[in-house]
Amino acid sequence: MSRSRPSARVERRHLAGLALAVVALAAAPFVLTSYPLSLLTLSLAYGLFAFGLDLAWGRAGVISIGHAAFFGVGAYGVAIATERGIPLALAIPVTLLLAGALALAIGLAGLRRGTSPSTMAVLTLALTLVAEQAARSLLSLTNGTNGLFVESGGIVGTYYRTAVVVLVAVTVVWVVLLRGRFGRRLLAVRVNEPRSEHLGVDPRRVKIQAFVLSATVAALAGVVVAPIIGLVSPGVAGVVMSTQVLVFLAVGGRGNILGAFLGAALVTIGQEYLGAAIGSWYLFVIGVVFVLVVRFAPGGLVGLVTSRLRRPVGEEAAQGAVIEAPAHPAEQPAVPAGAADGRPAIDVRGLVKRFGAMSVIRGVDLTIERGEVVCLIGPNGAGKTTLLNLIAGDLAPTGGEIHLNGQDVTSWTPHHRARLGLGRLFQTPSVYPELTPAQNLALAQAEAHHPVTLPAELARFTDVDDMLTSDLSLADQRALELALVMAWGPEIVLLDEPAAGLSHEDSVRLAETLRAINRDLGCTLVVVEHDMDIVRQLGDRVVVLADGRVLMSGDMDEVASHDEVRAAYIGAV
Ligand SMILES: Nc1ncnc2c1ncn2[C@@H]1O[C@H](COP(=O)(O)OP(=O)(O)OP(=O)(O)O)[C@@H](O)[C@H]1O
Repeated sequence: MSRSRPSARVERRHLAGLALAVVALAAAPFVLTSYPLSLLTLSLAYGLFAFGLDLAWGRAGVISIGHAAFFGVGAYGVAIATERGIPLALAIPVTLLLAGALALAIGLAGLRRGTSPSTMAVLTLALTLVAEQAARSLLSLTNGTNGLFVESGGIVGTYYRTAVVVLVAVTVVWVVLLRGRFGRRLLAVRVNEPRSEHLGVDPRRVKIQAFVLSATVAALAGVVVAPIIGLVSPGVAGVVMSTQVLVFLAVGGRGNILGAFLGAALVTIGQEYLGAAIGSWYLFVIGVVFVLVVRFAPGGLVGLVTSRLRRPVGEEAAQGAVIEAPAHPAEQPAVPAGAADGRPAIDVRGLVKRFGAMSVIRGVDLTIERGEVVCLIGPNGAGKTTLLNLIAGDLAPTGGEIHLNGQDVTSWTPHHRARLGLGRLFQTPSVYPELTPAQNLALAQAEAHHPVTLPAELARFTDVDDMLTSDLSLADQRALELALVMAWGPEIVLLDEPAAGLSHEDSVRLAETLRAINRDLGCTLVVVEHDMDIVRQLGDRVVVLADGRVLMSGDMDEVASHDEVRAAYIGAV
């Protein structure tokens, strides 16, 4: 079943593509006359700009509709330095740092937890408007609307070579980053942010890093473009340029280097030739092309071509990231570290959750010892999922405290809680659907809290890399979700109706696997479950939740014979 891993194939293909592109670029000055070569030079600079935007939009899903502000910082940096005789060796790093710092400030403000994705769109739009206006108004620095001239002699030789060298250097740095932890996390967050967060990855941090990198590359493109265009004027940082780069990327295709450069080259060269023929109607043509691409080819031209070619599974989503499990998984200790110190795994005190006027959790006190298997039962709407969400950090409580392993985590984010060893399974399996099962496991293992040897029932996914996870049956997706959470090595696992939708045989097998996980790996399990056969098979202790309160706690027989439970839960027990 297992051939070479998709990520390894992607890597080989990328290296071959890179080598081919370098040869083609090296040959260009010998086969092209000066005008096409200068157009190619401009296309490379714009392609670099589009690639910069792709790092935010295509790779991290962070939309920026004002990226020309960063491009403008680069272009004006070179223009002002040239005007004032400041050495470029000093001006360029300062310019890139400035763009990075600006992006960091925008990212910190716009990617705060709980803010909507449109916040970044609004902030970046404001930034490009301010940048363009600043370039118009700061006459002593920018020469206003007249702009600044940059020495552009020798464009055909010098600037083409400069553009190619910068381009190759950026690509090499990018490939190195993509092969490492950053590339893997970027992929994980893009494909399934909540799952990644529950594997301890901080999505906000990853997105801010991508945005800063993206702005720095855009500024570098501005540095490269300044001598090519010769005149740096306010439009270079403005809203039209910001829109143009969005068009480059939409036309070429997001999520791969080729798309950015192809889009930039097609639009730039088209503008040059078509613009000469039809004048400003060219903008109308661009607008129509943009709408058509967004409507009929959301993956751009590269996406259109690759969707027609049958590509090995997992490659599209992996986008060159190397997803491999660590080579030397250590054995999981039978009892997790720190288990003997006597602190409960979970300690919830006076927990309250209200949604508006509706009280869903009304003062829950619950202590779960390490190594326990606790089944949480109760009628529909009792607040079981809400309680798991509160413990996992997916919801903030209205009142009360939550302690994990003795630590007060009430105000902690899900990824901070995950790092204490808290694993989470959802009612609908939360996996990486665009990746293969083997890649899913490898992603989890690479983030491992404790490296684990998986039970055979779960280890069967390790070699499944010839199909996408989205093609697995529901039972297998549930098993894979459990496998990936367990491969990550949690100490405490919250499971929300893990047997829902499974056949009786699959449910019994699941209960046996959970028992084995508890026995062999020492994991504490908290299981919300409606299937009373599974509850009987699983639970050391059953906790009954009704109307947002703990009604009682005990073994299954005690709970089943309790009158209040029967009243709250008629017929189910
Ligand atoms: N984000 C939310 N906003 C508003 N109300 C919510 C929200 N989440 C849950 N609720 C409400 O809280 C109540 C408890 O929901 P919850 O999903 O926790 O119950 P449950 O015990 O898990 O039920 P079930 O067994 O049906 O899954 C329900 O009335 C639900 O509509």
